[in-house]
Amino acid sequence: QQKPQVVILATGGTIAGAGADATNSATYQAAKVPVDKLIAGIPQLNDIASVRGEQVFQVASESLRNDNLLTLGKRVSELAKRDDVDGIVITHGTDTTEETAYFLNLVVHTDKPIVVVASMRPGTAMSADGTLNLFNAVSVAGNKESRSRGVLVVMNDEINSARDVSKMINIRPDAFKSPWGALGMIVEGKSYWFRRLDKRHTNASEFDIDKIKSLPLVEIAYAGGNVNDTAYRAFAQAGAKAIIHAGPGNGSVAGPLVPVLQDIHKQGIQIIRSSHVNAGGFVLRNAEQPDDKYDWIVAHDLNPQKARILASVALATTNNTKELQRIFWQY
Ligand SMILES: NC(=O)C[C@H](N)C(=O)O
Repeated sequence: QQKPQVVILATGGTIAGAGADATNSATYQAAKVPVDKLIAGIPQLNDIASVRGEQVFQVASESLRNDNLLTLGKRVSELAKRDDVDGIVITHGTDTTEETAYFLNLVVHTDKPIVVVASMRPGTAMSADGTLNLFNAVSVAGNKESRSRGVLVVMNDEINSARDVSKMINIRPDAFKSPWGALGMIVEGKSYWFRRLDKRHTNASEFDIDKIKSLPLVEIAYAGGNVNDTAYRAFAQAGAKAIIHAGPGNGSVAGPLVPVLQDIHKQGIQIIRSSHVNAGGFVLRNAEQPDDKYDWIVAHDLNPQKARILASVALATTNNTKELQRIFWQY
């Protein structure tokens, strides 16, 4: 039986990081180790797949830009169309894994497994998590059972949906959680599946990376107590096409901010109410604020950073508020 052919696209992050000493689990430089060295470090990959690597970027993921997303998405799409590719793994920094993975989930049309993988500790550290995470990611990507489940994030033995998963803590290897639970587990190279994503993705998506030329500017304004209008006005001034209001609770908007957001929306800028609550926000339409009356959008259960990704992708095709709200319910 032929081994599955898996391409590893490397983008940097801690999984390619190196520290001065084995005790440096949190102090190190990200994006140092090239993909060929990562692959050579895990000879067991050859037992489960025929693997080849490509260095797409070498950056810490907090520095990734929209242009990087487009470059990566287009490369993933090209590879997914090839007969000699069964699955794709993307090594990534954890800081924006949830954004890149969700972006790919929205725009790449394929049923082949696309798996994003990262690590919390550099490869030089004691109890480094990158090698096992990468071995697991290749196992999942080479497995036919992983098809048609949308883009996956494999970390710490869990298989999560790119749509739901988020970095919940920044110091432990169990950093990634989905508010609605993992899709499955991966143990010693074997996958155990529990559920499927019910939202639209990949082949069922109306968005197509092959047709997207650029992503419009979408900004996130964080609202805690004592919030004022400075950031909102500055984003509007800078040409944002939408502002994600990262509000407390139900994406709540402080009283003095309501006329400011109304005014900004009158300038043609979409207002999208999201929530910054930690364990998964869930913003209800017309609760706390009359969204129908103000023509605002709610981000459903998407956190502000994921809402930015969906808004950018959606605004590349429509600026109709009702259409945008439909998109936020469906994806
Ligand atoms: N654990 C990590 O990968 C963090 C790193 N700052 C990154 O996102 O690239």
